[in-house]
Amino acid sequence: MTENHNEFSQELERLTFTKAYMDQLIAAQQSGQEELKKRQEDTLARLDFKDSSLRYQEMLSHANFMKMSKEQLESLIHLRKKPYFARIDFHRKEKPEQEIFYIGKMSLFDRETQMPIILDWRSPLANVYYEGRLGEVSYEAHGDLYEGNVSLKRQYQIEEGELLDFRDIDMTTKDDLLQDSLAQNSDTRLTEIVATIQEEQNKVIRADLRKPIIVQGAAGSGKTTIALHRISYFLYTMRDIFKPEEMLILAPNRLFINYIAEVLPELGVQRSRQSTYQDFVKQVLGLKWSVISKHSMLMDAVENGGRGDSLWTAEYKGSKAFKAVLNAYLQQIKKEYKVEGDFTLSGFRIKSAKAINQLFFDKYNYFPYKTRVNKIKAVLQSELKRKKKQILTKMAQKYDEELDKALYGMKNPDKRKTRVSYLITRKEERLKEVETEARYAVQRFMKQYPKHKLTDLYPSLFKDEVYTTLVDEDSDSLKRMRRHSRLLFKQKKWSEEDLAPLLYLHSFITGLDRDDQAKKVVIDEAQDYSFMEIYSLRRALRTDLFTIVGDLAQGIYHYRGLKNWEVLTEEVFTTSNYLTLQKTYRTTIEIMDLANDLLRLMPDELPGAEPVVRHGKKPQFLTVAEWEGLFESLIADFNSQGLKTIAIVTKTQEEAERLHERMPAEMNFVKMDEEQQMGERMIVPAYLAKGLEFDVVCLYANHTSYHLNELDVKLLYVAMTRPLHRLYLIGHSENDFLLHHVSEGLFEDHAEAGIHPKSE
Ligand SMILES: Nc1ncnc2c1ncn2[C@@H]1O[C@H](COP(=O)(O)OP(=O)(O)OP(=O)(O)O)[C@@H](O)[C@H]1O
Repeated sequence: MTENHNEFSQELERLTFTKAYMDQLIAAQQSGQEELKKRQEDTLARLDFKDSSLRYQEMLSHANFMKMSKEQLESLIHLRKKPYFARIDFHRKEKPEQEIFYIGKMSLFDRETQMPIILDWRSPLANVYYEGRLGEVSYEAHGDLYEGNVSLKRQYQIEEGELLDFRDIDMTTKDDLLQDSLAQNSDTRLTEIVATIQEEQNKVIRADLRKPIIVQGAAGSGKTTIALHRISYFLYTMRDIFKPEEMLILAPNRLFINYIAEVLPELGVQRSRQSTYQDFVKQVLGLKWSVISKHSMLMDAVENGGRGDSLWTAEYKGSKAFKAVLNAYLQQIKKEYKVEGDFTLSGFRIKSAKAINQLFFDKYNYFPYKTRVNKIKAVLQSELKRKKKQILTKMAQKYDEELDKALYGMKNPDKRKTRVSYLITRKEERLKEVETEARYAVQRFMKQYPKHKLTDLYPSLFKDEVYTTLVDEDSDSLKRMRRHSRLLFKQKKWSEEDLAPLLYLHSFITGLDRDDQAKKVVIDEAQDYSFMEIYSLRRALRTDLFTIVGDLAQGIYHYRGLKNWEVLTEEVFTTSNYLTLQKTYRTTIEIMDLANDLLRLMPDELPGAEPVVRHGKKPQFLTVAEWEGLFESLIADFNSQGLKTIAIVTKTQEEAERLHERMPAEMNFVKMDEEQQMGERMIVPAYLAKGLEFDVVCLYANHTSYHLNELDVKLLYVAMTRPLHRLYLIGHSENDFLLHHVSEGLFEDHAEAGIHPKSE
């Protein structure tokens, strides 16, 4: 007890010291800010319209400076509330004694001694906290291996700068901090988890940063969270090479971007670029036509089983077979860049056609066609400049020789005079002609290169006379696919499936602007991407630094999405690391048991999830009538238990709309669409709820029900894995949720459970 007491006061002392040190820094930063502000005002006062751009630059750099230190200041103030969350006592082999390190979200060094007051969670040494257990450990830093002994790992509960508690962890104790954190209720946004990152997650975060990584992770295993922590780790480790602006995070929809927005500053990656695949491609290609989203196609599949040829067309356009057609098309296009004639000036050869073609097809092979053409233009210009001088000299020499001949060789004075004057005039004319021709020669020569417009080139591919030259065999499906596509283009529309091939062609023909190049890419919910989408992205961005996370069991866009990860590991990222996350942190054992049981209904064996030990109520089935009677008291009950975020998840968009219309306004349920901000009470179709989480989820099937097919089972699985604490299934019969097919005892029927919420 006394020892504990002693330790607590020691820890208190340490925290007080850390905070006091931070206060000093904050005060210093604040006065620095004042100083900067004053300087900015001074510059502004001295500025007038005649000022040079230098003065503007000065202002700009002040502003940048202010921003930087303002950011630093803000994060310091924020950090002060919880300066660290863990400590390790570590004895490095070559050091005389053990050292104590406190681990937090950012590092802090004593300015005088340069000793760490707080160690950044991303630093090499902090890996020891996440990875090894107590005892002998090693870690790598800057290519060297360090060994040592960890004798203590301690976790702290600090809130608003006050130490509430601390606990030591060893081999036998379970991770209390994790348990506490999981038992908490959900916010409307994703949070950082630096204090409780688990070993398997840590492996993903710290996996070789120079290689692509593909992660299959069960629902709720922390894929999104971990992918974002990996960017944070990446930027920390590679801070001298990469800037946050060069990171691209691709999310499934805008709602999701919103959902992750809050965690980004916490991890120091707020300046990374976040987009959906559709928005990204539309922006970098400057596409004007509207795009029929894959969501609306999915809704069509859910509600009407997919009309006409749209699903097959979508699948085909995302496939390897279509890539082969695009490649053949590119071969045809490339041929148009072959020039026949030499580049000449006034009959003199400047560069042979063969040499020019060699530049295009060989030397500049790595570049997009347009860049190659520009490079050739530059080469021709410089060679012309060089050779023009020689040509002019040679020409002048020739006339001078002729002149000499006339002057000294011709006897007849009249004839000589005529000849000399002719030669002088001719020489002048010819030299002038060469000068004039030289001015336009390159331009004229370059005219023979095709100027392709992507938005014409791509639709042209679907003309029968073009397409049939690119495939070995035409088929009825292909004919229908082309017809379907042509119809769409006529209405000035793209389908989402056209974006990847457009990007692919663009990457060969024009290439991305420098500003659009991302150097590191994170793809979340990757199972919903088609092969072509990922392939073209990699081709266009010309980087291998991809972090790809997904869950095949949640592949609701089954007609177009990835069916396995091998297609990526074998054909797109051959050097990638493949890792799995099996434990699920989001939901309770009871909810996960039911969701996992559903996966048995799938034709393929799909990776299930292994819940970390946390129990809760069994999922409960209610009839629509019972639910309507109980609705308000249920909500009140959730409220009283602190279960704040509630989602009613429907199978279709239409069901969501119908329910929303009937919902009393005072219940404050918002029908979610892509553009909306996350709220606490939402009505949301399953496809849009993907990736999100809520304290309570009520699956609602009044006018729809889930059938025994791949899409429905996956939609149901996605919806069932969204809650943190409670799952309700509301329909007319249990079988609306395929519950007749699941093992016994995995859910409660209203009759067994008693329908009053208080008796839950
Ligand atoms: N180590 C951890 N400590 C605390 N919470 C964690 C940990 N790992 C994951 N979580 C929590 O588990 C939940 C699920 O995480 P996340 O949404 O990142 O999972 P996911 O694999 O992307 O899920 P899904 O595929 O179902 O959308 C989040 O609330 C996250 O904060």
